[in-house]
Amino acid sequence: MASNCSLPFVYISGEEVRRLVGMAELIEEMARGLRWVSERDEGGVVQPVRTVVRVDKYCGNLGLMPAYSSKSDSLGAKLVTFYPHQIEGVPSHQAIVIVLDPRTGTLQAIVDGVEITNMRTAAASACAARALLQQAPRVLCIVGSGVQARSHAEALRIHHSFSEVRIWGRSAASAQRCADEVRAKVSLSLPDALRDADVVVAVTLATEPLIRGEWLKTGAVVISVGACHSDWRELDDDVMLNSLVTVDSCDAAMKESGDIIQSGVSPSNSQRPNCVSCRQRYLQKLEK
Ligand SMILES: NC(=O)C1=CN([C@@H]2O[C@H](COP(=O)(O)OP(=O)(O)OC[C@H]3O[C@@H](n4cnc5c(N)ncnc54)[C@H](O)[C@@H]3O)[C@@H](O)[C@H]2O)C=CC1
Ligand SMILES: O=C([O-])C1=[NH+]CCC1
Repeated sequence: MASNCSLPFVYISGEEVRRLVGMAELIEEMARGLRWVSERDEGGVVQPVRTVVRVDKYCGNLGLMPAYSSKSDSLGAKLVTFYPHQIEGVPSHQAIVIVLDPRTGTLQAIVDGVEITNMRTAAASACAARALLQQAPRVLCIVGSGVQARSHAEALRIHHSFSEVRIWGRSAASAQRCADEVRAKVSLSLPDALRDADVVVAVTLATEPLIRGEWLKTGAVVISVGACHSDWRELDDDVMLNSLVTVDSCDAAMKESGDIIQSGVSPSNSQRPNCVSCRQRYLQKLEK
């Protein structure tokens, strides 16, 4: 662990995070954490919907994400910035995590949050895929070719053996680089990339719908990771209105998910089962 002896807390770098945490074990930790969150009061997690400070002058966002878990007795917060129009060479998402002693509130560690964000997001998606897939998937399609595309290619392969992994990116060169890194195939057209895919991961910074319902296989599991801002979209209304929509937090989804807010799908007006009605099934599957 990288620590500075003159400081009363440790600093843990991204490299150290990567060395200390494996994706397979993180997926199990995420499943445990998601179960606690879904159990509400019984789960003992206090996690308000994050506050997002808009930095409109620079088209940026700062998210403040505090949480306490009584079951793991852990207290901390993540600070994350997301700047969709980032300048070349600067990551679009940057973060730090602070870990506090829950008994006293004393700072124990500052952890680089970039690697945690990359890994945790993909681990949560892997839990969702495991819980929601009805049968063994064959084709994975990743829409986007950035940091999350890479971590999702790793995480989703932990529990599923895909015979084909496809990457689509709006820049063919970036999609090719990503595909080479994660041993996948590039698709130059999005409809071709989506054709017959059993699992679709949407990990772009798009602000308009990219993925159309008519391009999806019936029964596909679509994991919506981008569009985490009320103004952003990745999925069209056809996808949203003809799907069973499952979310980790209704409150957060109703505040932050552009696809849910703008399509009008909500826990109160959805014609389809939503997170409340599938919660039990989801919890049971997370137990697996
Ligand atoms: N739900 C969550 O907990 C998290 C969500 N995210 C979101 O996931 C998405 C991907 O994040 P990263 O991979 O870290 O970002 P990144 O900056 O590494 O990659 C973004 C990708 O989106 C593509 N892109 C940008 N605009 C596009 C457009 N209009 N159409 C198609 N593709 C476009 C870029 O070419 C790039 O391939 C972002 O929306 C991010 O905010 C990221 C971390 C956590
Ligand atoms: O949870 C997270 O780290 C993020 N959500 C949206 C962008 C980054």
